[in-house]
Amino acid sequence: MPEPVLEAVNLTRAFGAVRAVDGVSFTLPKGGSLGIVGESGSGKTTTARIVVGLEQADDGQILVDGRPRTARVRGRAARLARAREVQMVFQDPFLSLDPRLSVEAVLRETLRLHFPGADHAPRIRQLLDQVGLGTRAADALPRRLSGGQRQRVAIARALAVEPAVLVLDEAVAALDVSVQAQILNLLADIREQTSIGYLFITHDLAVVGCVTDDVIVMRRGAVVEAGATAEVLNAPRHPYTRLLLASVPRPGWNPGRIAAERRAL
Ligand SMILES: Nc1ncnc2c1ncn2[C@@H]1O[C@H](COP(=O)(O)OP(=O)(O)OP(=O)(O)O)[C@@H](O)[C@H]1O
Repeated sequence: MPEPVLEAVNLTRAFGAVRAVDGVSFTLPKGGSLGIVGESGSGKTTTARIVVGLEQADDGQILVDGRPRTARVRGRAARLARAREVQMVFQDPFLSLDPRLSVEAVLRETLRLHFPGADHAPRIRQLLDQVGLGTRAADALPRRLSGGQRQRVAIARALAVEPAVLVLDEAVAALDVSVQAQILNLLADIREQTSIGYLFITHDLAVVGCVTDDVIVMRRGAVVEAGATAEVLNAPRHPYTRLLLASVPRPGWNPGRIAAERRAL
């Protein structure tokens, strides 16, 4: 078993009377992919936001490479170093892309911030290549791009800082199924090429079946089941997981087959 790159220990977060995250723990091994599934309101996004640092936990700890990820950091260098630990890709990259910057400019800005003084042109080409964007897309503004292309830009921007962990929050939820398959395949390829770890937040069990090794199932802020993805999907132990699986609107649900079909698209 590889060393853990990310550990969440007993995270809790309440909003008034709502216990959004209630004692959540998990471990992501280096280069691994962990899914967090659950219905809307189960606490997935709050957990992800705590990991990234967009939200503070009331209690509990996040460790990256065994070091506690402090809730607040002071100073530019510390902030940048912290950003290099964990990057996030959101459902709608349009909201997080500057409408005035071309794809190439977005990447150049990010690289300049994190690696000042270097010649960024080769790395920009490499990143564009890695996410399958051509030179025409590189010169385009976000509004000229398709949803799938924008998500590729968001992934390239996140990869530019060479994070240890990429948190993907419903990152393919807004895309058509065929484009979803392309992005999921791309993410699988990137994980094979690098030692990046994924934390994959999704309500879609088919997505979990495709791109994660392990999964935790959340309900009302708590983890109700955890294990290897194939085991959890094929032989769920908790009634809530069974319910989630039963509500997957696909006849003959079979994650292995669906993964193969997505690859074949
Ligand atoms: N900023 C906030 N203020 C108040 N309540 C919040 C806030 N953020 C989340 N909550 C509540 O915490 C609970 C968990 O929400 P969260 O968004 O983490 O769930 P989720 O599983 O990601 O759902 P979704 O997929 O709909 O985003 C919900 O009851 C939600 O209403």
